[in-house]
Amino acid sequence: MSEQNKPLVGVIMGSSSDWDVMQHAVSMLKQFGVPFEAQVISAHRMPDEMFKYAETARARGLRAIIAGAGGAAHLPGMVAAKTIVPVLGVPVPSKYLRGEDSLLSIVQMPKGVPVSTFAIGEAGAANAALTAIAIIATTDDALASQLDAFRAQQTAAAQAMTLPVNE
Ligand SMILES: Nc1c(C(=O)O)ncn1[C@@H]1O[C@H](COP(=O)(O)O)[C@@H](O)[C@H]1O
Repeated sequence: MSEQNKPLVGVIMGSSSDWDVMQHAVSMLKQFGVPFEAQVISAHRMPDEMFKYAETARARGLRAIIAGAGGAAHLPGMVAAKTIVPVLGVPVPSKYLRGEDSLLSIVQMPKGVPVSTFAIGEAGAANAALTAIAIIATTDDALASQLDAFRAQQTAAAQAMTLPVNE
């Protein structure tokens, strides 16, 4: 892999069943042309692989790790325990508790081992990607300009919104 295409963001999730939500992080990274890698890694089901992934993340050049998981969502916290690469946690909606369990499992980290925690579901996944992009943009002016343009587009779309009451 050339230096240019080396992944800068790791997108990991506890199960392939998380993809419906986590694909929104991936499509945002694609939209901005940020090189990424995506794979299933589970702290519960594949702890050795999870440790190896986290331990090698920084040396492999990752600038941020987006970790999505549902239910007893220990993946983001456990990855954060093994790396100083910023971990962005995405609570995936769960079958029985609608993701409130995922959210609380991710957000309530002990002082000293942070996980930046996002909203439950699709918006959280997309915003985690935007934050990863913003982290990289601190040292990449072209990417910062892309982010500015993205925000400007959103502003224009909001300004153009109309309500049926005014029609
Ligand atoms: N929370 C975790 C972890 C982990 O935190 O290590 N590994 C899998 N899972 C979650 O289990 C849910 C159900 O997974 P399955 O659909 O595979 O049974 C998923 O949302 C996954 O993120």
